[in-house]
Amino acid sequence: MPVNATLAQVTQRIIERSRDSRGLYLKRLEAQRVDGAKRARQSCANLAHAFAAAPANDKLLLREQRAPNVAIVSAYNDMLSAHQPLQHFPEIIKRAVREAGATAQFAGGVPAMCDGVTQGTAGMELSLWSRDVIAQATAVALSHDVFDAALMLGVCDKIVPGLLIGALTFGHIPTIFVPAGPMTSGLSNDEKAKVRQLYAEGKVGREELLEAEAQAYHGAGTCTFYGTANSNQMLMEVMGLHLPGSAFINPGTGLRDALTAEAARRAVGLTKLAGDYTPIGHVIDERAIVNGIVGLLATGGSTNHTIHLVAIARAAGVIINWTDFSDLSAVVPSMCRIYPNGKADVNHFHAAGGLGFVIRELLDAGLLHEDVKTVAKASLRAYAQEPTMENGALAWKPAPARSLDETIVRPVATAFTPDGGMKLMQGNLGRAIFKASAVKPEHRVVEAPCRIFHDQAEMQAAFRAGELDRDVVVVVRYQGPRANGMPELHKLTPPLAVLQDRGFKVALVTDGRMSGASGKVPAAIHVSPEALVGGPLRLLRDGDVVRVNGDTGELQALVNAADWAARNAETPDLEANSWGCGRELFAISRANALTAEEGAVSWMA
Ligand SMILES: O=C(O)[C@H](O)[C@@H](O)[C@H](O)[C@H](O)COP(=O)(O)O
Ligand code: SF4
Repeated sequence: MPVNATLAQVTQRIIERSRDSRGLYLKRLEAQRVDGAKRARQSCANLAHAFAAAPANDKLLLREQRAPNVAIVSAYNDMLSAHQPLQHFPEIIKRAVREAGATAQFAGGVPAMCDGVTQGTAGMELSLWSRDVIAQATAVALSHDVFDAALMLGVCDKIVPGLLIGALTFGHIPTIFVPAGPMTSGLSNDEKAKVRQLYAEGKVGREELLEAEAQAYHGAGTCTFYGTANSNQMLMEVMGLHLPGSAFINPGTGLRDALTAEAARRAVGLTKLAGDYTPIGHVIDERAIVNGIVGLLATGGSTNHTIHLVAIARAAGVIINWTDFSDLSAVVPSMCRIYPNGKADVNHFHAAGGLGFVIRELLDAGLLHEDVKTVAKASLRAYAQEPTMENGALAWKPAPARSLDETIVRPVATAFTPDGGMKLMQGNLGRAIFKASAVKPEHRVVEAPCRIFHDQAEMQAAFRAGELDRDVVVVVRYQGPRANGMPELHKLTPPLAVLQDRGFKVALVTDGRMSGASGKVPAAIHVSPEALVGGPLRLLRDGDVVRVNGDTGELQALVNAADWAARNAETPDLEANSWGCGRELFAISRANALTAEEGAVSWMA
């Protein structure tokens, strides 16, 4: 199937724009490749240190340098329900690698933050930077440089982007991502959101709220809404870095463990020593990045990937921007309705046909690049399958020929909407992102006087005091990367949703972020340039009428041009955001951050 004309055009535009940076990246990749085992380049002392504590049979293999050595980089901790199952993965991996005649070493752990635990707290102001810390920690783990392949164990928001960015600086190493899978379904996300709104209105107490939350988030595995963590899983499938269909298999099942073991064996098989050399820097190229954007749009994935995917692409020498997302959104249909874009969760989505169905549909419609490198040692067509156990052994079968629930996932031909529901907003307030797929059509256009806040807690206090019970555009500014680390302002969703349910026209405009789980309320987010660095958002005054038009993409302060041009603004005191909860340690990240549209990258000189 020839690829869609817009897909081809956007891909070619990205290839042209990235010619120099991608050329340099590939040159550096080649400079790091070696024939044979990586260890051959190490001095005896370096090598001896690397296997000093290895078990005897591994030590012999490591010393002889004939068998591949696989790095395990893990984001296990007990704080993220999605990462807790990773605790036992290294044992499964080492056993499988040994059976394949090779060795595996736990190369290093990386930190992982649960955005659900830090949502609305000072910790959330470290969240974005944790992505780059994870990238650096991944590089530290791989810097031992005795590895022929790598397995990345991580799931959640900043962790997969960080692991991938780090792994791409070792682009010569074949790398596979190994997920833990979603927790089983508990209280529905919709029911959970309803209890939150009742709590925001003071109609239920903390006990009822905590009970609802505990029933929603009840066990090990990824939270079941389609937020950034589960958008990461989709990306790892559509960019060819998972074994096909690994994304949404629940932890603690035989199939999950079989997939983990098979990923270990496959990593051995992708090395130069084994003959099928497939370095990650060749898997992640311009077409893989475009496939990632298409997958994000078709499934209604997290707005955070209009930042993280930009940073990931940059790590591979590929330069993308929000116009690429917007142009692709115009031709990629919305095929899924998974919370917050609908009532279903990822378990229901998987049961209805899941990513295998979506990928096959998009391939058949020419909306994905099929001829790409993947860790499946096959084209992207291999990802139109799903894993299963046959007679106790792992096998793959074609994804369902049709959707098993068209309220959750539909074919391209009868998609929910013909476009991907990710709108680029533009106007005299800057450029921003608007996720239309999570907002009912009747709520997508708001024109109202604005009320300005410099802190999300101030907004919640004003709501509780009844000061927002009207048509209002709530502006929360000085929330950009350089101001305070660009936190997610997801705690504002319940009060804004209450106002919307009361019949008011409400919208949010911020240079901060929202959660991938945010929906229902129209929001122009990631406003760039941010207020702190002179972005026009800083010129707004309480009462100015602001137009947020999620259909046309207009983000406009309706202030006459002469008045607007004559305005200036004082920068508020942000000292309170510079310390406490470790924020002192991230001053350099804030000071160095690129814009949201450039991936809010903090590692580049
Ligand atoms: O981008 C995301 O998907 C969010 O960061 C998500 O990981 C976060 O945990 C939300 O806060 C969860 O939603 P609730 O806060 O509604 O539980
Ligand atoms: S999905 Fe979000 S809330 Fe759930 S474990 Fe991951 S980071 Fe935490």
